[in-house]
Amino acid sequence: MLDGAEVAKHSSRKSCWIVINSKVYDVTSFVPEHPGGSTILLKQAGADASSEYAKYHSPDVVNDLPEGSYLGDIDPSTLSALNTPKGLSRPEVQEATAQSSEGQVPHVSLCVRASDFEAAAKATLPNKSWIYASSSANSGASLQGNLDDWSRVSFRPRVLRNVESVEVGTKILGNATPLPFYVSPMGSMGSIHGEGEIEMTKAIVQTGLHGLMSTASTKTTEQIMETYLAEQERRGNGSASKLMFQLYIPTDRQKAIELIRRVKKAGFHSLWITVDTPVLGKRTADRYQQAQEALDVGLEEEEVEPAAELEVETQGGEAPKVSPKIGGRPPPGQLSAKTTWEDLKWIRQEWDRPIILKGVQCAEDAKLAVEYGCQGILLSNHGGRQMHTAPSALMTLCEIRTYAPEALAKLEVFVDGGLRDGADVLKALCLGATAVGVGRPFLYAMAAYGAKGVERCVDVLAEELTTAMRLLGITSLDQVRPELVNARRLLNEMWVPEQTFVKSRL
Ligand code: HEM
Ligand SMILES: Cc1cc2nc3c(=O)[nH]c(=O)nc-3n(C[C@H](O)[C@H](O)[C@H](O)COP(=O)(O)O)c2cc1C
Repeated sequence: MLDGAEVAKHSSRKSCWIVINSKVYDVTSFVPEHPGGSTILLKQAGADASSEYAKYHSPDVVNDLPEGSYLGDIDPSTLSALNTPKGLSRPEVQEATAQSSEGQVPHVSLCVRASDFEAAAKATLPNKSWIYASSSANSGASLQGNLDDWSRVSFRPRVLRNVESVEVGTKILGNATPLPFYVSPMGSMGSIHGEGEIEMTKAIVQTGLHGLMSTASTKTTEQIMETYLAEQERRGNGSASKLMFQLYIPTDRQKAIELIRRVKKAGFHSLWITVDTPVLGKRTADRYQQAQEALDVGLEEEEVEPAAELEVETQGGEAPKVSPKIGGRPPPGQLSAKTTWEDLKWIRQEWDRPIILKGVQCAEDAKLAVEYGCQGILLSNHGGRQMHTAPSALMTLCEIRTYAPEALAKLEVFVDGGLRDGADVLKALCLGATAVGVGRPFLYAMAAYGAKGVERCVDVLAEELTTAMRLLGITSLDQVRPELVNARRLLNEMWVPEQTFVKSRL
């Protein structure tokens, strides 16, 4: 047992101990490596970091610390001798990071469009959590492109058809779903809602939608599945929803295999491997926030030496010696910059259920997904959080329709990014998509109103979808077809092989 007073002495960059869930860890060597930045750890030096940690990580993430980091358990009678996390004693800092200044949360009935949940979340969330959820890469161009491109496809409605009753159900990977959209995976939900993934899982079962759970969840795989099963049972196992798992492939092969086995044992239905994240994108708003937070508590982040950035390339993705905060490099242990198509072979040996690649952004990779025996691809730029000026999912869908149409026949093709109107779902379906993933609107709805908010957001999107089907002149999703939309504006901007000097695999 370690004494709180002893732990409190280790409160600097030179020697940094923290307490997580009653266990004491020496994180000195890990501080400059921490992908969430060193400040957040240094603020907790010599203190109990459990509640802050729970906002971002599941209980088992501490196991990724270097061997020997665990020093022992804290003597519970000495907890009061621990340090107070830095910054918390200063009321102005607390205020700045605790609550945004946007004001009152509107009544949920005032959320009549999916985008209305954004303002509600901003009014609810601590500023730091708001930044985490809303931020995007670099200038924000990818995020904006996602939002804009939905409006750049228009409908070609057919009139004078009997559209009195419409059927919006379809299938995703062979499983019935009441609506052609699902909940996208989002990490660190604990920073958005006290019960994070638990609340989202309840909403998923309640609405009958399928939902993806992130590797970077703040609850363990098993906790999430237990919630799902309990909620299903409570509802007489009548919900169509299935839980699917989003995989960030851990760097360490053995750890990756163990994770996949756990996910399989827990009973997740399919594996959605995120392939657009060899390194984390540059999340600009997070960077400003981290820098400001560091300055506020007098813990200036160390400068990044240019050589350190170079090392990322020369070492083929190994973490550089000097940490450039979050972004631009593979977080040790969690993401691998070395993963290739060949890795799908050993993953396939471990996983005999559907595999979907999340983050495909061009026709060549859609073709490769077919070659490598995947069941589906998710056209996505990670909600604009990874590549700067990445193509929107709709743009990639048009490209695949044009240059790799066989992929559309052989794979289930999903799209996500910027969907804020149920009517727009129809456009993706007309162009050949199976279903659409929805991220931030559900996260924002949960932030402001919990599971009830997510249900409301689903209702909002469903109402727009059914209305649009009637106005388009169709009564079931079997009737979607390309002639019902005009995608000319996207096609005009589409990449064309002859215009480039690239000898591609197409
Ligand atoms: C001590 C063991 C810890 C390990 C092994 C660890 C590991 C990681 C990793 C791998 C990431 C990047 C991937 C991700 O977003 O999940 C990350 C991000 C982050 N971590 Fe930690 N962490 C630890 C402790 C903490 C603690 C104590 C806190 C809070 C006090 C914290 C706060 C954060 C934050 C805010 C991010 C950024 C999340 C984002 O923007 O995506 N971490 N950490
Ligand atoms: C706060 C947040 C966290 C996310 N975390 C993950 C993640 O852990 N894994 C992943 O594959 N995608 C993650 N994404 C990307 C989403 O799965 C999805 O691709 C994106 O949010 C869709 O765009 P939208 O938010 O505009 O709907 C995250 C997105 C957000 C907004």
